[in-house]
Amino acid sequence: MGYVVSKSTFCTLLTFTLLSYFTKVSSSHLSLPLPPTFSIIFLPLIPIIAYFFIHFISNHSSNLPPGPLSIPIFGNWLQVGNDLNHRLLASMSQTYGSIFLLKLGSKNLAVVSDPALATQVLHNQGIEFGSRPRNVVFDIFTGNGQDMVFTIYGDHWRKMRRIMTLPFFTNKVVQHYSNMWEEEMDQVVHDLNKDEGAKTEGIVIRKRLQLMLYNIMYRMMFNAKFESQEDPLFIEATRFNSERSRLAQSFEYNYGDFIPLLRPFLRGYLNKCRDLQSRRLAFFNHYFVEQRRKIMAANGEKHKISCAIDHIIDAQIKGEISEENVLYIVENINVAAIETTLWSMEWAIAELVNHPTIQRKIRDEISIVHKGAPVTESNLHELPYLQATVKETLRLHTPIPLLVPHMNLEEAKLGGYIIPKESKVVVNAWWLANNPACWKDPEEFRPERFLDEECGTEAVAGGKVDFRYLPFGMGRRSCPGIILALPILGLVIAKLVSNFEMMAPQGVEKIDVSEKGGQFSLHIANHSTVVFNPIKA
Ligand code: HEM
Repeated sequence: MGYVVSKSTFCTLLTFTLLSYFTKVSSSHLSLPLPPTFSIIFLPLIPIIAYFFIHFISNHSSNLPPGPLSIPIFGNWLQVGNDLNHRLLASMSQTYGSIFLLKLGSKNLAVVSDPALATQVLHNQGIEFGSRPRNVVFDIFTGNGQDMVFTIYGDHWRKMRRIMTLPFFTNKVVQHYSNMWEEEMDQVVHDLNKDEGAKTEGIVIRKRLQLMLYNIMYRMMFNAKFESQEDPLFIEATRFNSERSRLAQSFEYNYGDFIPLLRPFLRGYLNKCRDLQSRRLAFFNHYFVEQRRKIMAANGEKHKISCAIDHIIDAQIKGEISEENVLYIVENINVAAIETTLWSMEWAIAELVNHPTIQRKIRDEISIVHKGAPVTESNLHELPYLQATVKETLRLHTPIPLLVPHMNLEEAKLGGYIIPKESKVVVNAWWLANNPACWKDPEEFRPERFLDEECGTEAVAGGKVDFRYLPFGMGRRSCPGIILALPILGLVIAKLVSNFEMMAPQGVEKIDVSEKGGQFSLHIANHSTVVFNPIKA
């Protein structure tokens, strides 16, 4: 703030100096040969020229990262627009370099676009850049940081992450639940086999996979499941979550977030968010959390812990977290776990339909390695081509292309530049994984690249980290759900490919894989209709 005030004061002083100089010059008898129109045209421009001059000088002297010149109040917002997606930011990095700074109204956005700087943000300087930026809408959806995903780096985050790890993010959890996952997936295969439409004109597979993923996550969380896509509770849960995503991901509220003066105009939008959030949390509480509390209470002091939320409630009973924190953990899992994994499945299926040879290779690998035995979580590691297909999907179609934004609570240094305190810092993970300078033919869907060319490219390979490939982030704020998401994705693809030949509907040459993004997300623009042709045993 001090920097902004001194800059504008300096700017005003310079303007007055220039103005008085020109006034003196034009009124003196020794006047310079200035045409009379000069003062009419030039004088009003002086403040603007002075501003840009000062801006240029001060940016250089304070060593901020490069970036386009910004104007007062709006910063660069009018130039760059609302939709600062991964592709636009990647193209700007070609002009301004691997770190650049945008001013969005009163806020700073630092964009990092190369692996070495990503290492700094996520790993070496992981503590400095380990917070999350606040924003008017997320403040509502997180109860001002009572959750884990969007809270600042500190004691609250550490406690929440520790409490969530035991019931959600360990190998033991994976082993405990993998049979249940497979049961839910086998049910999908069974339903597709029964569905005549799926074999002829095809179906929008997202809907069935959505039910499967909700059931996987709700069985892990609450020991509860939805009966069908028509189950009223399922309809309500998906409606609440998609409305929450729509409101949080929209670019509509940027103006009020960037320019505090305009915030009063956002009142209607924020009230809509508040209303949705209170009804949504009440829904989670009434139908799911309270049910578990009753079961636990009925079992007395020595209650048996039989699902994830029981662990979380137990931590609350011990006084480690509040009742609100319990609900925000449920909210975080609904947001972070389900849609991200679902988008990845949709992309994988669409790419497999468009690449029948890759489908065949996966099928062959499974039958050669497992010789008719089923693919299970415990033997997935014997299928490298299948795993490479999952990785390739997340490389080409990174579901959270800019990661969840990071933030530095205090002024920090990065790549030799100063990052002002409380800047939003995004790592363009999509560009790291799709930059032609780092990857051969990055626009091609080619799982082989993970086996042949870039041998050893792993999100985490024996402690070796490749910072070109970060679909789950890296370091302290990286995605703990990777331990669930990768096997779930591998198993679903294995089951679908070994039971069906997945094809585009008749008359459609290729499935449309165009993308649609939001503030954070990247998903397929049109949910694919796919024909599931059963493979005869
Ligand atoms: C394909 C599926 C998924 C993808 C691509 C994905 C990606 C990500 C990314 C990019 C981040 C932010 C990393 C950063 O800020 O540096 C993140 C954070 C997170 N993810 Fe995931 N995720 C997936 C699935 C899941 C699942 C299944 C769960 C839980 C069951 C989960 C829980 C979380 C949580 C709790 C965080 C916040 C971590 C923190 O702030 O400390 N994610 N995820």
